[in-house]
Amino acid sequence: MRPVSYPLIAPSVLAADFTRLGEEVSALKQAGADWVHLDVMDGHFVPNISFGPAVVKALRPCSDLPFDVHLMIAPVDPYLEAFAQAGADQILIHIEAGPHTHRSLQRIRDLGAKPGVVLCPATPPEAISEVLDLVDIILVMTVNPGFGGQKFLSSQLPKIRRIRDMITQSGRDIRLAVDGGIDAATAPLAIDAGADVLIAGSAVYGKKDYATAIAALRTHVAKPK
Ligand SMILES: O=C(CO)[C@H](O)[C@H](O)COP(=O)(O)O
Ligand SMILES: [Co+2]
Repeated sequence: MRPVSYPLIAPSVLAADFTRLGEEVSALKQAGADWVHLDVMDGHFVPNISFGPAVVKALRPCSDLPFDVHLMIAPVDPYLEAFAQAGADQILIHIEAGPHTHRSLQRIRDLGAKPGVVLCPATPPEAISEVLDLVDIILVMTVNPGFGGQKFLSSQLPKIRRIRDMITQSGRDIRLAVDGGIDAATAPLAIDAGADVLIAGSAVYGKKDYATAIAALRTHVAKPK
């Protein structure tokens, strides 16, 4: 049984107009979004630099939606407290960022945020088997992390299916999110594979009407298993 029968939608502000970031975040709730996805990049773990905890903190008053903070940084430990204090509700770290993912996930929980683990396209599903009991969210990257606007990698669909089975077997309430190249055409593929959260940058902020763009991502209902 899937934990939710509809996908949650988490627009990525990476694709927003940075000159009006506060307004761009404020607009999401009215448009029907469920979470705000914030991509943090360090120019080291990924070949791009975005923003840090000061920007998350500045945006916090702009929305009461959960802030889903995707850390594409290494190391993660020195920055977890800063992101929790900035108002992150959910902090997601890459299994590849290491070296002590198990401890880092426990630390996120201790800081009062929901812990999540992320897998790059080259990482097999089994890489997260020993941290399933620590996470509330699993995020499968459907592009190589670092940039918005890339093409969805359909090679990741078997991994999404496998992780959905792992979640079912665990008996835990864990969201399964997909991130990268999600639009109205690829969303149904991810949903049928078992995803229940769609992260979308260009497919929301690249459109004029955010409510219509979000509704277009939600039209597909998961095929019964
Ligand atoms: O984590 C990310 C990139 O590393 C972004 O969340 C992702 O790329 C969203 O952008 P788009 O929907 O345009 O692909
Ligand atoms: Co992301």
